[in-house]
Amino acid sequence: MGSGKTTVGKILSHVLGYSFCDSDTLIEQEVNGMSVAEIFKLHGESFFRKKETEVLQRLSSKKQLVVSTGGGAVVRDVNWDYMQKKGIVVWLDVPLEALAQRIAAVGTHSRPLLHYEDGDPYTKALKRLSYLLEQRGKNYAKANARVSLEGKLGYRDVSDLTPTEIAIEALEQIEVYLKEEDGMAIAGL
Ligand SMILES: Nc1ncnc2c1ncn2[C@@H]1O[C@H](COP(=O)(O)OP(=O)(O)O)[C@@H](O)[C@H]1O
Ligand SMILES: O=C(O)C1=C[C@@H](OP(=O)(O)O)[C@@H](O)[C@H](O)C1
Ligand SMILES: [Mg+2]
Repeated sequence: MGSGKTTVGKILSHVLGYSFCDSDTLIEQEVNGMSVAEIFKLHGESFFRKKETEVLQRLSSKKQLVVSTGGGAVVRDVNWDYMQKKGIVVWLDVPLEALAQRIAAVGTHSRPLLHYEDGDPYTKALKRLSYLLEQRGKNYAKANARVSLEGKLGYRDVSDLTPTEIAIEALEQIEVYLKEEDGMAIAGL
């Protein structure tokens, strides 16, 4: 949450000339225009996760599409089948401090898993994000490409890159992945 999936995904779709969709927005449309926060409150997280899987399944056969998922889409194994059926999954691996700063700046109301009624939003978000990363880290690592401090732009903190710079780096990392795939196919692996 806060890594820039929604923002960067839109830019990436423009650069590629692809369509764009955000799985959270599709879920909201499906559930009578309720917000993600309202869906969590009224129906619970497991209902939301079911809807998320349905949406990803529906999108999995489409081509020339950039999908920004929610940050929790990595948790269910079946989602990986859908995301990787035709797709390349990119992990925007942004340091937790930057995520918490962004979330605190926009407010936590739209992100129920980070929302607390009291306390300092930055500190609370940082703690919760760090817990989620512990839980989900292995799943994020299954991505085909990763934009991170370890990437080509490692000399600059990834949290200082603009969304457009992140989109460009994502494209470069996708290219690296595709070349590796090609190499493996040629080597018969
Ligand atoms: N590279 C970036 N640098 C600074 N702010 C960013 C960057 N990418 C996204 N943001 C801001 O962070 C917030 C969360 O971005 P968003 O795209 O909604 O993330 P996600 O979909 O991963 O939760 C938004 O306010 C957005 O404008
Ligand atoms: O990480 C998560 O579990 C979630 C991330 C959110 O999307 P963003 O990652 O776009 O904020 C949204 O799907 C929901 O609040 C749950
Ligand atoms: Mg988003």
